[in-house]
Amino acid sequence: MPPLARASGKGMKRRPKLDWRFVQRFCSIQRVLFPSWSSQNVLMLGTLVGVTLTEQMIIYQVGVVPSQFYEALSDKDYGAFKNLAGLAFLLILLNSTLKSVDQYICSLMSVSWRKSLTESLHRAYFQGNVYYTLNVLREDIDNPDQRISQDTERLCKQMSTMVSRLIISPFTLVYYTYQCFYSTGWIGPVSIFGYFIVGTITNKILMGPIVSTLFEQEKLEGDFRFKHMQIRSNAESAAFYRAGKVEHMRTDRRLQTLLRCQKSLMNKELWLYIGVNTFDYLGGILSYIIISIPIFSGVYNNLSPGELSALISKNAFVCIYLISCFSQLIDLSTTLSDVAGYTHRIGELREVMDDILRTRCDYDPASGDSYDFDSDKVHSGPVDTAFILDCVSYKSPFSEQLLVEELSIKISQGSNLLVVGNTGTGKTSLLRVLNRLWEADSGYVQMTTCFGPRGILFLPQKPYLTDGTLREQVIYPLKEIYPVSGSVDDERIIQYLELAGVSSLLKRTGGLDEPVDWNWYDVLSPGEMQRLCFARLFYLQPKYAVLDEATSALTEDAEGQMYRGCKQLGMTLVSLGHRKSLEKYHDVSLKLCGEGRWELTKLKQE
Ligand SMILES: Nc1ncnc2c1ncn2[C@@H]1O[C@H](COP(=O)(O)OP(=O)(O)OP(=O)(O)O)[C@@H](O)[C@H]1O
Repeated sequence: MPPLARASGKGMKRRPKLDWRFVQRFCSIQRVLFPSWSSQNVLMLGTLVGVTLTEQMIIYQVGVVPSQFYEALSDKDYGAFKNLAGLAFLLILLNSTLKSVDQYICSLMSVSWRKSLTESLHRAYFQGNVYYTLNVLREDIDNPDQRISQDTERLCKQMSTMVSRLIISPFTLVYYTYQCFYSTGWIGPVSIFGYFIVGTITNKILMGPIVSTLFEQEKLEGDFRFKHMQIRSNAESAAFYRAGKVEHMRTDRRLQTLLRCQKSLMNKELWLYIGVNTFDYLGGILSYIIISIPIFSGVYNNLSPGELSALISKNAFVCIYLISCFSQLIDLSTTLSDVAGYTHRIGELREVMDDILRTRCDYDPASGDSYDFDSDKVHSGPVDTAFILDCVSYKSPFSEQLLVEELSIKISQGSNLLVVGNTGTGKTSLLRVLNRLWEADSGYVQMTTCFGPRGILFLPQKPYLTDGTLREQVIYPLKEIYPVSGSVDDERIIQYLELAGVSSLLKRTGGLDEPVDWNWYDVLSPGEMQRLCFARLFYLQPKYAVLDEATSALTEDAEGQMYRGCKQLGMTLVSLGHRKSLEKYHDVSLKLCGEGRWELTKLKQE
């Protein structure tokens, strides 16, 4: 099934909410961001606490300055007024500097969190064949690429906007509650706490539907982007079909679905915004209502008008600040609903990846990986054998269609195997089973030789070209130049490009290491791509080469040239193909006949 179908897969069975599952997922992400007490993120958080605490102390001083201004102005004390103006200027300068440092640290933390979280997701994604299983075989997760790139970035950004407000809240709440109690008695803190509780409950109710809609919107955003990516990578094929109109319609359809969801999200957010704004403005009035109580009950009757204005100003600041601390927490509900949506998407991805890794029987968490190409681990078993299959049966995923039943075969050095059969009989699937991309339903499969230059190499049906220079194409999937015999020289690469018939690429690229600004898929013909893959094979020189219709775009002559090259280099071949001409390069033929049946015959060499 194509990945696009997966992109809009069945989705979550449970609607993501602000619930216990969210808390669990959030905590597990925090463990990635803060792995130890000495981690860089903890240090940055510590600095942020210091900066915001100092900022709060200065804010308090700035807040009480107006009440001192009232006193100085009503007493017409010019000297006190001058000193106050100087102090106010200094405090404001300090405050704005600290606020900017605070924002700067938050941005740095957001980048640092993104790095930690994305790297951790990458570790799981590229472990074993998780990226394959996730993109091809799992129906329960949409757009893993978007979750790793965009959702992670947004989660980290939103969390960083929350963090400085959250870490300072306990201190400011305790301090201003005390100040409020000192100025207004119990009535002030009790009314403000009551106001906060009502605000929180209301917002929790209004936030409920937003989290799941945001989750849905992100999924549709991924589907829309995927459609554009599909057109980008298949632009030529679509153009040959003159498919502009139909692709336009299909892409627009995805856009409409996305926009509908976005509108529904906005409708739900409207109520939340109304709630948040109402509480913000109510907070402004509440402070005066609180102060009015002792004034009207005659507590301050003995004060002069100047002293009363100074007291009202100071009390108003304390109450307003305490209310604003609570209002800020209520305001955070909009950010929190975003954080919850992204947390669910990333948390779900992490869980599915863990699940894939757990169920992979050849994954060894202690060693990290036993699967990848550059693994040094050589599987135990006879070195002259590549694969042993004993009574192996396999089906295609998501269907009960039996492809092969009880196949027993040993693939040994020097015995070249040709796999033939009608379309869809399971030839490529046999390679998937050999490569452990699919698990066999029953029987025993063993790969007795390692992957890599001295082991086994697969050439898939669709040539895979990476990004990078010509050298990187030839040595792929090696991470760096691999010393086969002493140091690898350019001559070897050039020699194998010639043997594969693509030495002209050297001229086109301007050299082995010249960076190219084109997409290899757009500029090479299918035949050239297949030849380049053979140059890769010649360079890596595995003992066993598994070729899935690797010469389908070449003429019989060119095919012969490639096969002779492989034989010259001592490779044992396992080939899949339809052409009769392939038989002369093989010793045994395995014919897949459909419905599980198969036939093994010896081929006569001319
Ligand atoms: N990822 C997948 N999910 C579900 N079904 C799949 C998947 N990959 C392959 N199949 C199905 O498994 C069956 C065997 O596919 P396979 O690719 O092995 O065929 P094949 O014999 O190699 O055909 P061809 O000669 O066309 O390459 C087909 O019916 C195919 O649709």
